[in-house]
Amino acid sequence: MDLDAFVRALPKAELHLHIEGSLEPEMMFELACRNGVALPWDSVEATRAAYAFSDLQSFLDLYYAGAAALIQERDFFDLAMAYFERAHADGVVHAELFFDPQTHTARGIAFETVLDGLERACGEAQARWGISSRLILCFLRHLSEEDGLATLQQALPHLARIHGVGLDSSEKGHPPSKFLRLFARCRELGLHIVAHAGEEGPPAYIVEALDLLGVERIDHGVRAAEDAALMARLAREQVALTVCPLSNVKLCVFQRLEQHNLKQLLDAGLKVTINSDDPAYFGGYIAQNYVDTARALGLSRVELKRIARNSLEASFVPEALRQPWFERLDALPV
Ligand SMILES: Nc1ncnc2[nH]cnc12
Ligand SMILES: [Zn+2]
Repeated sequence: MDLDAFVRALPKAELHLHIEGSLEPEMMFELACRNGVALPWDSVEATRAAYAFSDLQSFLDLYYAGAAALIQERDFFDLAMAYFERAHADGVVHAELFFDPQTHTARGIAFETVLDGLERACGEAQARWGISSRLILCFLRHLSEEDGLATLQQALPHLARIHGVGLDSSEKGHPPSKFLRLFARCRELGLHIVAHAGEEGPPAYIVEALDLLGVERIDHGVRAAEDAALMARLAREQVALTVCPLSNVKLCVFQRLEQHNLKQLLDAGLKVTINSDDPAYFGGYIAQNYVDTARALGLSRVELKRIARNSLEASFVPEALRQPWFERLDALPV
């Protein structure tokens, strides 16, 4: 079995995927056309050509511009179905999707329009491909804590459909400590908690996410490598890191994939997973992330299996429901 087939055969969970970041330019234009929305680019090719980023902010500016094409419930449904179809082809058995309601409510789209479309797709993906999924509401950290609290208020009637909360957008200058009260409230509500930390921000933001927000996983976390005590803690406590290698190269966190520290994190005993982040913008869905990283860093099939196992263990799915996935994983010869 070649590497690509092996990676696709691994039952895996995707734990770091912004659904708005799976909006391919073709669909962006289709939706913009059917909704009468003007885009800053005049063709699919010009849009792809604009995807040359120098850092996180240069990406976010385009990502928010592209999201303006999403208006109707069926747009969110179509977006998520296109993602699930690709995820299924990549061997994803379970996906925890981030969505950014503030990006849409700020444009006058109802919170329910976003949630209804995504949730309908989750049900359809389960029926069509047997993929299980969860929705994680992400707060935009460049906005105020008050704005986040107002968004949580809108989410309250729908908490049966929202599994957890996260923190994303511009990291530098917006530490987890800015959202102390918001996440305390989310914990009281029994929501699962994650946060982006240590993507561009310093290791201290990872410590804050753990100690002040009470996160169960760290999204990215690659800058933990700069702090030996934090590395030892992450290994000891087996806090999962949802690492996104192709994203990190596109956003210049690492200049080349060969320089990525994923293997260093893995060798230090951290619970590393591989994910795609914003695949439409970064040039690869989850299987591509596994394959390219394995080639660049010389990961063995045993290590790839470990990473897939980590993703299943770190998911927010009850233990009993994961059992069939572990059995399939164990049965896969290396
Ligand atoms: N990689 C990333 N970091 C922070 N916020 C994001 N929103 C979408 N992708 C993101
Ligand atoms: Zn992300």
